[in-house]
Amino acid sequence: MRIGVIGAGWIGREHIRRLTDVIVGARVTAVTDIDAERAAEAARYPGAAVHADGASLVASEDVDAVLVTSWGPTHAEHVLNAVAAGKPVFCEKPLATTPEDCLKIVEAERAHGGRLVQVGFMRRFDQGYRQMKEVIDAGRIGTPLMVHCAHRNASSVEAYTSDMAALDTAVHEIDVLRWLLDDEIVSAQVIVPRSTTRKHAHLTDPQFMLFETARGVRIDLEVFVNCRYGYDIQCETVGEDGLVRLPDPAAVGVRTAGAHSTAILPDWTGRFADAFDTEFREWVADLAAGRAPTGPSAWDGYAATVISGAAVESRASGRVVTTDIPKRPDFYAADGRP
Ligand SMILES: NC(=O)C1=CN([C@@H]2O[C@H](COP(=O)(O)OP(=O)(O)OC[C@H]3O[C@@H](n4cnc5c(N)ncnc54)[C@H](O)[C@@H]3O)[C@@H](O)[C@H]2O)C=CC1
Ligand SMILES: O=C1[C@@H](O)[C@H](O)[C@@H](O)[C@H](O)[C@H]1O
Repeated sequence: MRIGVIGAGWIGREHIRRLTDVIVGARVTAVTDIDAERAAEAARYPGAAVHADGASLVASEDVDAVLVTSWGPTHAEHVLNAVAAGKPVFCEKPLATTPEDCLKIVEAERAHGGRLVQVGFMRRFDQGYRQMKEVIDAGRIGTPLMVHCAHRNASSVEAYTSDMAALDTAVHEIDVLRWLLDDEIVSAQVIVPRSTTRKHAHLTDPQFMLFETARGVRIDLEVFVNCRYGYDIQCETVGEDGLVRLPDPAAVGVRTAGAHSTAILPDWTGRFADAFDTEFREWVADLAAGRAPTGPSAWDGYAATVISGAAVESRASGRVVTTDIPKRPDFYAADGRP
């Protein structure tokens, strides 16, 4: 598969490396970025052509599929161009920054007549989350009742805003829990506890987020992006007959100087490195086999944007905000999920 990459920033370059060095059956043939120097630099290693903009890259005969890793507000335009050209497109989260733009993509894809879009929610490809899903789906903990989660980053940059706690950070739990529980999130509420002093002055951190699903499962999520000690993702689903917990990443235990310790990873790149690899391996395998993508769909991208937006609205208003997401169209259900 010849892949064209739009956006050669942090994650764009990381995915170019992955598609070039790790994934069998794919190569990067085209790159573009609004920063031309950056595009040229990123294109050098895979020996890809540099394009002036996303439209010319999508139209290129040397591009079988498109990867969108530009800034969130630009995603919709590039994804819509790819769908109009009938080319498969993998879009990093978010699919689009407004529900309206997400629905435009959903409508364009339905008009095309088959799935083309996959959204970069990589946690569905993490072995720990996949094992949790197997346990839940097999009924081993009985009917799920509650989920307790924490999403902690060691620190956040100055450009990170309070809204990003929902839009950039909690959005991963929002997606993975809809998939894990096979249930829709119907409301969001944000409660703000005492603030840490270890943050930029403009930021509300930490935040408690409470979600309710259509079947009545309650989810509590602590988002704390300046926790200092490392990158820490926790998830525990409690059912009628037991519970299942996300494992911590494997790490050696060290016993010395009267203490036993295991290291905690510093950020999400290492924590989800294998998940990113699996995500792209399966995406490329689907494309190479001529199958529609089986990873997170445009509908999942739409739902995640609505739900994370509801959390932003709740923090501003102090109210519980309902999501009013319609029933998932059969078009998406028929394609299945990983
Ligand atoms: N799945 C995950 O865990 C993660 C996903 N992301 C997502 O990936 C996307 C990119 O994030 P980063 O790489 O961290 O940002 P970044 O700022 O490092 O890179 C974005 C790049 O896109 C370029 N760009 C912006 N608009 C463009 C356009 N219209 N056409 C071509 N290039 C354009 C910028 O010049 C920049 O080089 C974001 O949507 C972010 O939410 C980022 C980090 C982790
Ligand atoms: O996607 C990500 C970032 O954009 C976000 O800012 C971080 O909080 C998340 O942990 C990371 O997975």
